[in-house]
Formats: sequence, C-alpha cells, structure tokens
Amino acid sequence: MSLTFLIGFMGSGKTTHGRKLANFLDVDFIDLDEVFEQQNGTISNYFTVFGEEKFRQTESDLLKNTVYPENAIVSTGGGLPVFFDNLNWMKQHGTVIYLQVPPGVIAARLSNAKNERPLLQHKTGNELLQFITERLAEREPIYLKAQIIADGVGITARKLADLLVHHST
Ligand SMILES: Nc1ncnc2c1ncn2[C@@H]1O[C@H](COP(=O)(O)OP(=O)(O)O)[C@@H](O)[C@H]1O
Ligand SMILES: O=C(O)C1=C[C@@H](OP(=O)(O)O)[C@@H](O)[C@H](O)C1
Ligand SMILES: [Mg+2]
Repeated sequence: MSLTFLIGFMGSGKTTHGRKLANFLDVDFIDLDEVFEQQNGTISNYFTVFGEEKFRQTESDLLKNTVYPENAIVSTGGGLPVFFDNLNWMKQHGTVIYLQVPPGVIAARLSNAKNERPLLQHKTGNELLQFITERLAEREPIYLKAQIIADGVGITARKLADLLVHHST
C-alpha cells in the first residue's frame, strides 16, 4: 500500500472515517490536527496567540516534515489543501480522497462540535450555515482536484477501501 490522505471541509468526517479506514485496512492512522496539538497545544489557542497565517505555515511544515509509516491513513485539517502547494505535495506522496459532504449536513454535525474549531467559534444557526456554504464554495474547486471523490454522506470504511482498490487497478 502507501499513504492515503483524507481531505474535506471541517466536519466532513476525515478524523472519524480516517480512523475507521485505518482500522479496517490494519494500517497506521495519523491525524495531522492531533499531531499539531500534541506539539503546539490546542489549535484554538494557537490561532488566538499566533494568528491564522502562522498556523498555516506550521501546518504545512508539519505535513511535509512528518515521518510517515510506509502504510498509513492520514487525516488532515480542512484548510490544509488550500494553502501553499500542500495539495500537490499530498498527491505526489500518496493518494488523496475528498470526502464530499453538503453544507447543511456539515452545519448540523458541527453545531455541537464547533468550539474547538476557531473559524466557527461564536457562529450560530444561520450564520454558521452561511459561513460554511460560502467557505465551501471557495474551497471546493481545490478539494475536487483530489484523485478520488467520495460521497461522504453514508460513507463506510469498506466503501473507502473499495474506492482505493479501484483507483489503483
Ligand atoms: N456519518 C458521520 N460521519 C462522520 N462524522 C459524523 C457523522 N455523523 C455525525 N458526525 C459527527 O461530525 C463531527 C465531525 O467529524 P470529524 O470526523 O471530526 O470531521 P473532520 O475531521 O472532517 O472535521 C463529529 O462530531 C462526528 O461525531
Ligand atoms: O478548515 C479549516 O480551516 C480548519 C479545520 C480544522 O480541522 P478539521 O477539518 O479536522 O475540523 C483545523 O485544522 C482548524 O480548525 C482549521
Ligand atoms: Mg479532523
């Protein structure tokens, strides 16, 4: 096998399904946000202290300097592919899967899980949905450059594994 990167908007299920897929395939799982927080404290606090620009630089350095196992599923932060040459770097070092999920579903999922995501903190109801809709519209053309596009609603580890097998044959 090799490296598989999961990309997509906040709440698309990269962490949840990345972990399940790694389990299903019996390979290592790496969540880059988790590694970031082990090294730097919470992302939320990092945004407050250093700002988003510094976060994006550190996040990109982390992507490129991490020593990966030979076979692993790597879940990324939602903004990672849209900065610098991060997406091309991932495509050159592995297979990139975009977990595509519509804004309404994301908003429902994140209404209770937004506090640890600095871009969403303090947004409520319609404001949250509007922000997600606009930001996703900006980012999606980049996400769609992934080698594999997966319907993230109703996705399972088995379906993701099948998509990977079909892609490589
Ligand atoms: N079908 C689903 N797939 C993935 N996550 C879901 C699903 N239903 C609800 N959730 C919730 O959505 C939230 C975001 O999932 P997460 O895996 O952290 O996304 P990401 O890493 O892409 O930001 C979690 O709180 C999770 O429990
Ligand atoms: O979309 C983004 O810009 C971000 C997504 C987050 O990761 P998740 O996609 O796992 O929530 C995290 O990296 C940070 O809060 C910024
Ligand atoms: Mg995540």
